[in-house]
Amino acid sequence: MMEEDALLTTLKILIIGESSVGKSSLLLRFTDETFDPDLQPTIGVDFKVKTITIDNNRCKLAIWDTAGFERFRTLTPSYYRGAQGVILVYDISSRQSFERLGTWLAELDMFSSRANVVKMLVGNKNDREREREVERAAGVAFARKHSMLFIEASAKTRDGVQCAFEELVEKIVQTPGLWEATGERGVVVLGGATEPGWIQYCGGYCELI
Ligand SMILES: Nc1nc2c(ncn2[C@@H]2O[C@H](COP(=O)(O)OP(=O)(O)OP(=O)(O)O)[C@@H](O)[C@H]2O)c(=O)[nH]1
Repeated sequence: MMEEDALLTTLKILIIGESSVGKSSLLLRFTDETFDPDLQPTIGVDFKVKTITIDNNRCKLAIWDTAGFERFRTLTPSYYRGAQGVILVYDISSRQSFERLGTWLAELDMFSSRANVVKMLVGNKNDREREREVERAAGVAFARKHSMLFIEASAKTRDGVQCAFEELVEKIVQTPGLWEATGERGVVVLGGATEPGWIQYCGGYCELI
């Protein structure tokens, strides 16, 4: 195995939020560089794996895309178990999806097995500027209140999508005790990942609130 192929660890990341805010679309955009305007609701859970390189360290991401519809959510506690990162999504053109964020955070608190899970708030569909119902400032304020990273994004135009995942992973690998705790064999020592300034990683789109 070549040195740059050494895997740092496998991280479990969850995507949660109301139905039709674009969770599956963000995942598809990130893993397959595609967008489907007629995507069907997720039933239960979808799962994709993608390997990315952060600070010269390769991380394998196991990304779980959960159903937003209550009736399709059957295995909730097991989705959350062991997750190091969570992407909480709302739709900037749906006030209702924003107002439900508290409920999703409460569920996360209830089922998450880690106290220091890294959270990213994503205001998706920012291509729908004319239909906007949630101001960016409201998203920032919510994220700040709940110690989350924040970004607006669009699975349709790909704006912010790569950045959302990369910043989340960057933050996870910089959080002591979070990823090492997976106890995987062959864990490689991080090189330079603890340096400050990771917020700038994607050209400053993401904000650490
Ligand atoms: N304009 C626009 N539409 C989007 C965007 N992201 C997703 N959509 C559309 O919104 C609809 C719902 O997207 P999904 O990705 O299925 O939403 P979801 O959150 O996974 O929904 P559930 O599986 O029911 O929880 C689909 O028609 C998508 O094509 C976006 O960034 N912009």
